[in-house]
Formats: sequence, structure tokens, C-alpha cells
Amino acid sequence: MAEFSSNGPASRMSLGRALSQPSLNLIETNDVSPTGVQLHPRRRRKLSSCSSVENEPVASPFADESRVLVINTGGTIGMTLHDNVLAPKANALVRSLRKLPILHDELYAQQTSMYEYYGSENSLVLPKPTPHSGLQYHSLNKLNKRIIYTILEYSPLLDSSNMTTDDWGRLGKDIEKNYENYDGFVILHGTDTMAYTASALSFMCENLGKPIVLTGSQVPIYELRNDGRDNLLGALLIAGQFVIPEVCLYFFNKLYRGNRVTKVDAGSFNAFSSPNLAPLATAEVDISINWDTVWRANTTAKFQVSTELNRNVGLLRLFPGITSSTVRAFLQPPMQGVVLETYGSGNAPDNRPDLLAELKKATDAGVIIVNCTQCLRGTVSASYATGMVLMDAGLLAGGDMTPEAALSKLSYVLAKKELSLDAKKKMMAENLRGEMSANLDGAKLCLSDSRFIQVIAKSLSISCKEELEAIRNALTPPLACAAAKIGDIEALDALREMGSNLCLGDFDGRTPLHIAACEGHFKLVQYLLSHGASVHAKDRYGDTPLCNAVRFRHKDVVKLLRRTGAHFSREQMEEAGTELCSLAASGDIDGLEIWILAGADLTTLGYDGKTAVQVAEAAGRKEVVAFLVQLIGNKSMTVFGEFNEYDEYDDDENGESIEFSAIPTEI
Ligand SMILES: NC(=O)C[C@H](N)C(=O)O
Repeated sequence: MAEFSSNGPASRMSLGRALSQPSLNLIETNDVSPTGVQLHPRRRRKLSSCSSVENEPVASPFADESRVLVINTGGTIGMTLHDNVLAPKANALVRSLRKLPILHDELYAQQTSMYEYYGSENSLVLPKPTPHSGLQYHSLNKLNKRIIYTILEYSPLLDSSNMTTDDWGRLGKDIEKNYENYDGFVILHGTDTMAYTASALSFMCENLGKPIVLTGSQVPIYELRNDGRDNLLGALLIAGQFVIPEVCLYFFNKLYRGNRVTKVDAGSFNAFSSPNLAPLATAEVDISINWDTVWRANTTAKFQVSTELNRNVGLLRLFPGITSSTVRAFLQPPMQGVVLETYGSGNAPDNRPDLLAELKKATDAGVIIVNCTQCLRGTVSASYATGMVLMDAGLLAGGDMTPEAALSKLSYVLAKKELSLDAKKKMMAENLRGEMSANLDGAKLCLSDSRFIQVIAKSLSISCKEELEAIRNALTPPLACAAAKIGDIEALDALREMGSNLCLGDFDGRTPLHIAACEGHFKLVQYLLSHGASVHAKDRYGDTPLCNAVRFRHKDVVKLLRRTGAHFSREQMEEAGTELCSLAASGDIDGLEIWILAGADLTTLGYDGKTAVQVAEAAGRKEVVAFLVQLIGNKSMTVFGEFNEYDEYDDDENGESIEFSAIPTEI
């Protein structure tokens, strides 16, 4: 995927034109499958090496395609009228999407034998924008990938009012299971509780590196006038084209951070609001991503989903005259966490000792109570005496969190059995996934304030803000790459402090992480990962930082990237088979070691159908055979097992690396 990392502030595409111009670029075909279907040449090559093409979903191996998994949980988008009320209709969505040219290009599917490769049941493909469609808005980033999407429909489909924490768990598990096979995820969901699910998933998904976009509609997609088609199309384009590593919600031309939204309108297409955070993207004539707002992980840990949630949580809204017995009843065991929706900037009556005593009794007994405002916009603060009394009663300030976010955060944090009560409280006060705003003292220095950029802009006689931004966006990625090349963390730090995004790719989609991985700058790789760099970024040749680190044999960098969730794509895995064989033939144990550390599977066959062990045997490379057999024999390595099981072998329980032990020369 050449432009997978095309994530600059400048990344935009013309949605209007994307909608109206399905591609007619036909792909030349020159062979037929056993079933008589013409095969795209590249797909033909892949097919010949795939044993079970129908059943195995894989991330698209082609640089100009990306894969999105759409999980359909229900909601109005797929409802029809029964007895005059709307209810979900099972097994209808795929059939109907197949007939919509803006959401499916049957010609492409047939001509590239996509169905043979990905399965014909639930796979669809978006039309490709033509070069004339205006999608290639910026010379640095051509956003013109084919988005192939597969629909996984839940049974039963639910009106979102029927969803429970178990359904959140199921979503989390399905995403975890399919994480490596797709570039992004779309969740079709009813609007009524979408903000709750989006908030919950944002916490459950730890160290997320790929986009998860929830969407739905106010009018069923089967109706003549509906918002479902636009919402689905926009969500697919975003999930398939951009590495926005967040749980988001896309609705009515806007992409929001999932834990910042709330449903505000039951009768409008514009149903959601993100009162305290500007949208992450707007899809007007252009899709314009606000990269400065996109949340970046700051760990080097792998993606995982925490499906444990505590159900003993609740929302309590203050109202004038609320009785202390109501509050007492609400706070009774087994209640463990409560979001108290207070007035204004976090206020409650300070002339109600009865009420305050109930709250204090509960916090003393270990119930975590978070103070969130009833107002749509704004934050809680202790600026009033009526707010201060709640602090004194032991409540935690919820900042500008939505009640939905605060509730699901409580549910997530309280489920962490290994943490003490104090640690849980501390976690509640931390900004875990961008759900609350930090207290910014002083404005952030922005690169457009930088004298360097201003001098260039001036000498080019640029005056308008957009042009200045375009220059900034064109200049900073190569600057960051240059700093990465020489391992200059200070320079990267300076660029970052000036407001530039260290995840952006250069003309070839090469990010600073790619460069640092090539050079083997371990510390710099660590630095970039802890400042949001994506291990999934692909340059225009489809290479990830992991591929680069392997090629230049930087073992420690390979290990670090793997720990952070980097993995080979299916195609790279297949190519690894041939690479392992040639390394085995030439007796290059060092090379074999690095490929295996990177996740290559010893059972993968080379181009001529042999394993690396067989090749080593045939070439009389006894030491290589011994080395490989030792690996295969080592139980913990599970080399014949799944990729995920196998990747454990390079780390022991403490996260320390296990070195290869002495290699016997005889077997
Ligand atoms: N627009 C919608 O999707 C509302 C529907 N009742 C739901 O939440 O499932």
C-alpha cells in the first residue's frame, strides 16, 4: 500500500467527486482461473500460492488496495418497516450494497478475481477515484487506493438500545482477532447508544494503531433519501485511506474522536456533537484531516483489547430538590463507580449537608465518584464554593469528559483487578485516550510561527494561510527524516515542539520511523514510537519500518517493532518463505535469525515449494539444518503454529530478549 502513511495535514480528497465518479479504469487481464474467471496477473500469482483462498481473510497484499472490515451490529442504517415500526433486517445489507455503484464496483471485482481471493459472500469494493476526480489534491499524497471491504454481520442485529457491555466485548474480541488482516475497521451501529460504545471501545482498545470508525444513520439505507450511504462511504474512505489510530465516530461529514461525542439530535442527519473537541476530520469538498488533533499512542506496547468491564457503575444527574435517600439508594453496594452530573462548572448545593454526607460516606467506602457537568460544553473546575464542597466530599474532577466517556472509563478502570483503589483513582484522573483536555498553560508554539518557514514563505511571496501550511507540510517530513537519518533526537524534539507531526511521510511515504529503522537507531526508534509513530505506516513500495529493519539487519530494532505490534502482511510472509530458503542455501544463519525474529514462519514454502530446512539439507548446510531444527524442536517457539503464538519466542516473561543458544554443528 503505497500511500498508507499519507497522513499529512495536507491529506485531502474530494468526496463529492469520489461519490460521483466510479472508475472505469479497466485492468488488463491475461489469464483465467480454473473456474474460467479472468485473473489479474498479480492476483493470479498470489492465487497459485494460496491453499484456501475462500476462507482466509488477509490484508490486501497490493500496494494500491486496502482492506477494511465492516462489522454490522444493527441500527437504523439496516432497518426496514415491520408493522409500521423500524426493526433490523438480517442478511439484507450486502445484497443491497452490491447493487449500489457508489459502494461497489462489480466490474473491478470480476476483472481482478477479487472474489476468488477474498471470498465472494461478503466482500465488496469501492469504485476507485479517477485521476480526474480531484482526489490527488496534494502532490505528496495520492489518495487513490481501492478499498476492499468485507462485511461481518452480527446475529441478531440490534437496535442499539438493546446493546450491553457484552456486545462491546464481542466487538473488541472480533477486532482483536482480525486486527492484522485489515487496514481499518468500520462498525455499523445504531445512533442511540453509539457514543457509549465508541467511548467504551476507545478505552478497551489498548495501544491501537489502526482506525476504528463507528457510523450508522438516521434513515435506513434502503430508503430513497437517506444518510446511510454517505456515512458508510465516508467511514470506509477514512478507515481505508488514513492511519488515524483512534476509535472514531463518523457522521454527517465529520469524523469525531469517539470518546468526545454525544447524540444531540433525534431528528436530524446532524445527530452528533463533540462539544469540547474539534472534529478530527471534515469531509466537505475535500476530506481534510486535522492531524494536530489526532491522538497518538506513546508506548511501545502491542495492540490488545481489554474486554473486562465492571458493570457496577452508574450515572446520577443532580436536580434541585433531589433527596438524600435517592442518593443513598443509588450509592448502595455493589455500586463501585458513579458519574455525578452536576450543574455548570461542576457545582452542587453547598447548603445540603445531608446530600454531601451521603457522597462523602460513599467515597470513604471506596466508591469512585467522578464529577462531570450537565452542560453540553465546558469543564468542571473548583471556581465556586459549590464546586469545592464536592472535592471535599472526595469526588474526582472529570474535566471536560462527556458523561458517556466518564462512565465507560470507570467501567474499564474498575475492572483492572491488579490495581489498588488509589491507582484506579489516579488512572481516572489521567488522560488515557484523549477523552479529556489537558490544562494547557500557554499556547503551543506552532511551526508556522517558525522564522525558518516564515522566511521561505516571504521569499516565495506567500501570504495566505493555506499556502503557508502547504509549505510547512511539504518541508517538515523531509526535515524530520533527515534528523532520523543521523539519529538526531534533539532536532526531532525541536520539530515536534514546533508543532510538526513526526508521523508524516515524505514524497515516497517514508516516515522518520522507516529511516530510523533502516539506520538501526534504536533510541530514536524508541523516541518515535513513544511520540505516536505508527509501525503500520507503509511507504510507496508497501514497505513498513519492520521490513526496513530486517533488510538492514537491525535485530534490536526488529524486536522493538515486533513488541509494538509490527507484523508482516500476508504477501510479505509469502515472500519470506523464499527469502528463508535463499538464506538457508547460502548458510546465512544471521540472516535467518533476523527474519525469524521479525515473524517469518519456518513452515512457509519458498518459490519452488521447499522449506528452508529442506533447502539447507539439499545444500549440505549442516549447521543451518541444526539451527533450524533446534528452533523447530523448541516447544516455546511453536514454529508450526500461528504467527501470533510464534512471535512470543523472542521475549521471555519479563520482556527480556532470549538469545539463540549455541548451535550444535551435528544433528
Ligand atoms: N438512528 C438509529 O440508529 C436509532 C436506532 N434506534 C438505534 O440506535 O439503533
